[in-house]
Amino acid sequence: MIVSNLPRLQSHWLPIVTSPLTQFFISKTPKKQFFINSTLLSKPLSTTLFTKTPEKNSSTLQESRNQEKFVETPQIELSLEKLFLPPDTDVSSLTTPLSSRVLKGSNIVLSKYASDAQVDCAEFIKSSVKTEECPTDGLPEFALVGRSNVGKSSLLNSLVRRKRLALTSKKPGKTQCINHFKINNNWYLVDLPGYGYAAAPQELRTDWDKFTKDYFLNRPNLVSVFLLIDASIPAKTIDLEYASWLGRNQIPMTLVFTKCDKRKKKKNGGRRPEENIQNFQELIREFFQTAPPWILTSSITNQGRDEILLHMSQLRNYWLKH
Ligand SMILES: Nc1nc2c(ncn2[C@@H]2O[C@H](COP(=O)(O)OP(=O)(O)OP(=O)(O)O)[C@@H](O)[C@H]2O)c(=O)[nH]1
Ligand SMILES: [Mg+2]
Repeated sequence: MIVSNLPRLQSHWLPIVTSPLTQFFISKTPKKQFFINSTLLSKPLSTTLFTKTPEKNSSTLQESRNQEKFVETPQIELSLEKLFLPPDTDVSSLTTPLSSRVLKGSNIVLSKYASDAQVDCAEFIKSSVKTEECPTDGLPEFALVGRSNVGKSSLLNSLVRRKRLALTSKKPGKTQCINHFKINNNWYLVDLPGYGYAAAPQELRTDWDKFTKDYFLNRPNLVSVFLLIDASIPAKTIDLEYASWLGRNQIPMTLVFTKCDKRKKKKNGGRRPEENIQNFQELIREFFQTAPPWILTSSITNQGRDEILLHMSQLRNYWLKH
């Protein structure tokens, strides 16, 4: 891979993978405990993951309104090493406590680069089957990737507050191309075909690998990949492999846990979403040196929507300025 093709912010915050999935040998540093809302400590993480997110009916996301989210930050006990500090975030110089800057339902600290997070307009631009066919205007973009049926197109619709901008389906394999959607005329959301669709013919699966991986490796304006993981089912090896592949290839990644609204035990192989999420994090920890950013979402309740947009805005603004 050509290093100069990578987004410039990567060296500051990239999760580093040190080994393939099968070999785990991270030496862990002693835990430095950090408490969110330090007056109310020690509630286990699992009890706070699903604190109800109030539905917002306005599409405006002013910086002043962002404070609203912090007031409701649940009492989560997290070690500093598990937080994601965006590039250029000097913890010692923050004017507000670090604890009040963690986005709800995530490990993501909000930086000074977070602004312009609202979506005013969104339009489909084009479908491409090769990286070379993708738009050439160089605007920053974020790619949604994950297993077939994990909810990529639904999340895109939730982010832009449209029901059918990206086409969704109960049947896996709906999205087949690299689909570019322009947001506010100045950045892109990219909907990708899913991987791991067992019923797809082998040649199609190989093609997926070829053309999406080529896109990840050769798209200089790709600010970050958002890897979607279904929180309603136990961790899948293929998802761990993709997280590992992205890390090994130094492609910036945010983990997005989807379908957090699905609570029925019997449908989840006996596990609740919070258990699946914690389990996935444990497995991820084995091969990442620093915690990748993660966030909980539901396209049904729109949980995590505003938070993802804020996170995207801080990554985008940093990328534009460096
Ligand atoms: N309960 C629940 N269902 C969801 C959520 N997100 C998506 N779904 C459902 O999951 C199914 C697949 O959603 P899509 O958005 O088409 O999934 P996709 O990842 O784009 O799938 P492919 O294009 O086939 O790769 C649809 O039936 C959605 O309604 C969610 O957050 N909660
Ligand atoms: Mg899709």
